[in-house]
Amino acid sequence: MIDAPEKLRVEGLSKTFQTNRKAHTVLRGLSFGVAEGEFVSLIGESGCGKTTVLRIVQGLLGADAGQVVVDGNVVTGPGRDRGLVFQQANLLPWRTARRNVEFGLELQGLSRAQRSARAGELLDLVGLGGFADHFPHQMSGGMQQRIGLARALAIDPAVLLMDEPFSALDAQTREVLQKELLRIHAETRKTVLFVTHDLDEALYLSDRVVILAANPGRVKQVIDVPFDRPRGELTELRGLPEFQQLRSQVWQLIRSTNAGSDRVQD
Ligand SMILES: Nc1ncnc2c1ncn2[C@@H]1O[C@H](COP(=O)(O)OP(=O)(O)OP(=O)(O)O)[C@@H](O)[C@H]1O
Repeated sequence: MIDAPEKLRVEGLSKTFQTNRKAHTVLRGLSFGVAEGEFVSLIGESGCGKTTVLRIVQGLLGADAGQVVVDGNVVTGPGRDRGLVFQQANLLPWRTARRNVEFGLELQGLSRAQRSARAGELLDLVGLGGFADHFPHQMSGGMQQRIGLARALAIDPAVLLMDEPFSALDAQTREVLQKELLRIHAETRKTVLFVTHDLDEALYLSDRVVILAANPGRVKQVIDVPFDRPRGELTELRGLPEFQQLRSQVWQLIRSTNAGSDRVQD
């Protein structure tokens, strides 16, 4: 765990959905914290409630019990202190890369020149400085995800929320973007809450991994990832006996939690 003050606190979250007159308790008493600058991943089988947690943290969904606290403030709705990156970048197709990144800045009272300069810095940060005037249809899926990340960072959020941001990409692009995210995290020192099905991805990127148990979703165990930063290639890390040992430990935990699941990638 990083030795820094807590930036995000998820405390005692419970959530039950009513469907067809049946109650489905998805989360029960789920708690964890993320320290300032820390990268924490949530991992667990499909349906254990990872996205539900993220939507509650985002402020788009209310919890039945519990609360989310960001920088000491209880979350009561969506806010600029939380930036979001989803599986699909969902860029505005009629806007260039620069204008997509500027989108979040338009309500902040910045001048056009200030917005443009800030978007330019962020496009440089995500490695797309030369593509500012390209439209989404002129860019690959990986490039679009980079723009999505730049757009989320543009508002300088206290916490960056990422819901399986690389899962729709091919394996090679995914590895490139994972490495890029490590670099961007090192440069920005953002606090990140990241949802993934991919165990290697979680261990490669994170300082800690929160393993969720399903039905109802709750914290099974929190694992510290002991590898020094900056981290090299994932393939190098995979070769280390310590990595293999940790991976197998986490895998056993997930399996014991979710017998029968096939959604967490081994
Ligand atoms: N609005 C809703 N109404 C009813 N049920 C819902 C709603 N949203 C989510 N659920 C149910 O809550 C459970 C948890 O869903 P959630 O998407 O949070 O899981 P997840 O762990 O993110 O899954 P995945 O890994 O497949 O994305 C699922 O059984 C889902 O069907």
